[in-house]
Amino acid sequence: MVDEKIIRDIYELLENRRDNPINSYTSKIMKDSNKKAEDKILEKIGEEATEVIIASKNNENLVEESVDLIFHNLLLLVYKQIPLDDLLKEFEKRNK
Ligand SMILES: N=c1c2ncn([C@@H]3O[C@H](COP(=O)(O)OP(=O)(O)OP(=O)(O)O)[C@@H](O)[C@H]3O)c2ncn1[C@@H]1O[C@H](COP(=O)(O)O)[C@@H](O)[C@H]1O
Repeated sequence: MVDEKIIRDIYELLENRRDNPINSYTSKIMKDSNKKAEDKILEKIGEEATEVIIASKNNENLVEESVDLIFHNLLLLVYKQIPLDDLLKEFEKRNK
């Protein structure tokens, strides 16, 4: 059973990639301090959302494409310096 701590581990890794850039995909996409970086991430979210729709209609790769979409949304939150706990608290608030 995989523990959901993986999400926090990835989030913290992405925060490290943002603050201590290396030669990697996520550091590169976040490195531009201007709007360009945000637009690039948003473009990927749009692409990945489309890939989720196609995967669902085709009944294939839905898990992989969902991870790509969720990953890029987490990358956006990290880039916008939104703490993971803000996301988790919002889920908790809605969990009636
Ligand atoms: N979970 C991911 C993850 N998911 C997807 N991606 C990258 O996101 C990019 C775009 O994903 P796509 O599926 O769109 O890949 P693509 O090449 O465009 O191909 P298509 O699927 O669009 O045809 C690819 O380069 C993937 O490698 C990810 N890159 C990183 N992570 C995590 O983030 C950590 C830090 O990543 P790096 O800083 O790049 O080492 C890694 O250790 C992982 O835990």
